[in-house]
Amino acid sequence: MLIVGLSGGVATGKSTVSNVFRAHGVPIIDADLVARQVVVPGTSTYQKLRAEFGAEYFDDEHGGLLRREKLGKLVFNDPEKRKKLNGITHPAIRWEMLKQFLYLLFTGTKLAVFDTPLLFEAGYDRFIGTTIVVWCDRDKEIARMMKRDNLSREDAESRINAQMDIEEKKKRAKIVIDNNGDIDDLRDKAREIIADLDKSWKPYIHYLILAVIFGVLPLYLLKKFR
Ligand SMILES: Nc1ncnc2c1ncn2[C@@H]1O[C@H](COP(=O)(O)OP(=O)(O)OP(=O)(O)O)[C@@H](O)[C@H]1O
Repeated sequence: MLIVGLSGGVATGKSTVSNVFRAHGVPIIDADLVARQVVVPGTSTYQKLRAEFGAEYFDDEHGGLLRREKLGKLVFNDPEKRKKLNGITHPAIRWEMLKQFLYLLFTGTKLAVFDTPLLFEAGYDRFIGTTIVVWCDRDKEIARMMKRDNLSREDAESRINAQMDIEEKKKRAKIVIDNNGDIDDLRDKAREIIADLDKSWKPYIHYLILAVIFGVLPLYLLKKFR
């Protein structure tokens, strides 16, 4: 299976690109979505968060849902609390993503997208076949974020500053998408990339390696040691 890691800056167009992949039938492992799923009421991660941070971070009038913004504000300004939050949520997120990856692997999926803003920060890019970074000029990034999330310029800038420098991400990526044009332009670029990836031989090479590991090698060892 060819896994494509998709990343970029905040509001630079990652979701727009991953939606084009989805529309082409490519499965998406969405780290943001997984991060939301692992903290729904009833999960063990939810219980741990509640025990650690207290009831004030949960909306008990609406099913006990985690108050993400409130907790986000707390950990943004407190590295110790952020460490605690990551220590609780990250293992659950990694485990869920691994389950989704194994499911796709064993159901014979040829191409899948791993959509995560922290592709490079978390070092996932080292294990991934191809990486895509979507970027746009800082002014556009700020304007799109302010419009979509109803943020002040200051808040938008501090969100960008909290992430790895986009120039560093562009350097590390195999494919770089310039999203300074209009949104249809972006979708066209994504479609061109999908067409190129569809021609890739990498998934077949991976399957060949897996066939050798799980098929031919055990047979060889059985014959040798019997
Ligand atoms: N080329 C473009 N022209 C105008 N608006 C755009 C363009 N590309 C994306 N947008 C808009 O900018 C916003 C952010 O885009 P999108 O959600 O795809 O980014 P993202 O990188 O996934 O964001 P996040 O970092 O929050 O996950 C959306 O409202 C989207 O419609």
